[in-house]
Amino acid sequence: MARSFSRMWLPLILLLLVIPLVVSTFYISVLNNIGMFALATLGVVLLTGIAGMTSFGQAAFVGLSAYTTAALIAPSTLNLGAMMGAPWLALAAGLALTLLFALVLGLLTLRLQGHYLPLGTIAWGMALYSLFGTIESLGGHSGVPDLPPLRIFGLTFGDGPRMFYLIWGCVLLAIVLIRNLLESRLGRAIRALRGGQEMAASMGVDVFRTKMIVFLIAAALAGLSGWLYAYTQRFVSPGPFGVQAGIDYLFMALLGGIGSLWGAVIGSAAVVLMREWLQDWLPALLGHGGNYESIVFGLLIVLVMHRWPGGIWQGVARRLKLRQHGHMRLPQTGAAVEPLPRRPRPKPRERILDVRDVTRRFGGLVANRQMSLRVDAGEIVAVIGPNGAGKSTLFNLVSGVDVPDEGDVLFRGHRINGRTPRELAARGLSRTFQHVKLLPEMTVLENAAIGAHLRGHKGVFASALHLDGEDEARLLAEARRQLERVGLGEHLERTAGSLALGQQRILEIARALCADPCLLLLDEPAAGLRHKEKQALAELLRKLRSEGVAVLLVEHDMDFVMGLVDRVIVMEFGQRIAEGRPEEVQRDPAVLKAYLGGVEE
Ligand SMILES: Nc1ncnc2c1ncn2[C@@H]1O[C@H](COP(=O)(O)OP(=O)(O)OP(=O)(O)O)[C@@H](O)[C@H]1O
Repeated sequence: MARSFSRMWLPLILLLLVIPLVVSTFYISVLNNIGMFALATLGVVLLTGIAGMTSFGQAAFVGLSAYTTAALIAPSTLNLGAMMGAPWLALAAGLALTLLFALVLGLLTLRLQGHYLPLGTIAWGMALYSLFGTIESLGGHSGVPDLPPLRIFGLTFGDGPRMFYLIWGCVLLAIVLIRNLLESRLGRAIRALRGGQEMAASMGVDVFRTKMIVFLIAAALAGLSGWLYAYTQRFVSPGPFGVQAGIDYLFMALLGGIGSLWGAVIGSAAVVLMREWLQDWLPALLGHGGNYESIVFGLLIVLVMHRWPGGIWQGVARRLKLRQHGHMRLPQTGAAVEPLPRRPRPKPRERILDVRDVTRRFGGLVANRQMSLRVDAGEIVAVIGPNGAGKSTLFNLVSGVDVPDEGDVLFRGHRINGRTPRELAARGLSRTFQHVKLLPEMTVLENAAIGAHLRGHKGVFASALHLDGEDEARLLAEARRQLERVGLGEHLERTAGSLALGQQRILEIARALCADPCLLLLDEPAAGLRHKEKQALAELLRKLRSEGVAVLLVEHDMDFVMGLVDRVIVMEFGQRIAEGRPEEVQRDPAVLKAYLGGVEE
């Protein structure tokens, strides 16, 4: 059994309480530095390691907040340091400015794919570094000296034990809040950003908004770190906030464990302590001074990354048998949880999907030419055809991934041309993928629960403060119900990546069912399955059909299709060449010629 994180908290808090009483002033100061770095690095872990967005701009955000604080409280600037509530004013101003710049940068780059975000953050880091150095009233490259110490609650915080408690209190609080967030509905969406954006959008996640939330949280952590920095160092200059420093934050996250929150603490500690020690030891060892620590430091990082690609924390967590993201909340059973509300059920035989004369061209190639099809409630329809016939194109047009050039796609009587996958998910259209799109490190239960994303409502603050208990309990209970419905009820706590392919495909169906769909779109659901797995899948689809779900599937496996579906549509060269019950289609001469040549009648 994985040992609970909570059992770590008490010893950890006791340790932190005792440390300032037993270590030297010098090491308290070093630990304060580590804590401030850890706060900003937590942002990098969340942004880069967990959500998959690379940023070199974290140091610039720290600097922006530190400079804002300095500009308000230093004697050489606005000199508000002695004013009542000055630290709170500085904190509010630092955070507000950091968040404002993050918002603008995020609006400019987060919608774009590829390297725009990393490049944007490099440009932002360079620009801010130059700006800090050129503003004369902020001391140019010499910086702003003589900041007053932090005074709050009638206490003065220097760089000693009190500041230590404040900084490490902030670090622990940030870890708890982010951990809570990651275990929530929004957290599952955040964790899906790295490698699962297309899937997340199809499950109703607002990908851009989720990215923006992560970007702002990372900037807020940097802002808090910058405020603490200004009061701890009592001097700010551009040096620690350039692009090089931005790279250092990434190093810290990588070294500690880019995917884990504790990695931020371990990485910061490793980098700060290594620097301290190397600066002392190397000149003594080599007999003369120089910047050798950078070289040794670089080599050490390469070595650690080679030995533990997941970072130091992953190695430690494995050894101590700790879970990477704390404890998953398990669903309650029975009547304790009120089921989620369901959308109005379609009437028996109601027309769910109606594709009318749809054409899609790619340059000169017509991938779909005046294709029509319909699927009613309680019906399974298959689209088949040889490679390149246009099945995937049709699937994309129906699922909102692509838009037809001509014709209409109607879902429950409403035209849905050009609607995004997210909008379609909200209307009750849910899908699986040709190449399974699961989050392999997340549990089966969490993967399924992503499908119920639109049926929960709690946001960032409720999730971070664990005020989403009821919402979350209902979502997880629904995920469990769907997993039991498809026969995966015994595997809730396993990671999705540890399931066999057949089970993974079934899990995708459970995830789609969590959205309470009227129409299930299945993209080659039998691909790669063994005979028994296909039988189990067919059984499940028959059960869903009997419950009134409409199913449209694209499939290559003839045996699977012919024994299961109500109607078959055969495509060739982007057109429908036949339609009918499986036994009719199998006898159709055009189909035999085009596609089923080898299949016995
Ligand atoms: N984005 C695109 N740009 C250009 N051509 C495309 C694009 N998508 C599909 N095509 C072309 O459209 C035709 C139909 O492709 P499609 O993938 O829809 O066929 P398919 O029936 O799904 O094939 P398969 O069974 O191999 O997946 C092919 O000739 C393909 O090369």
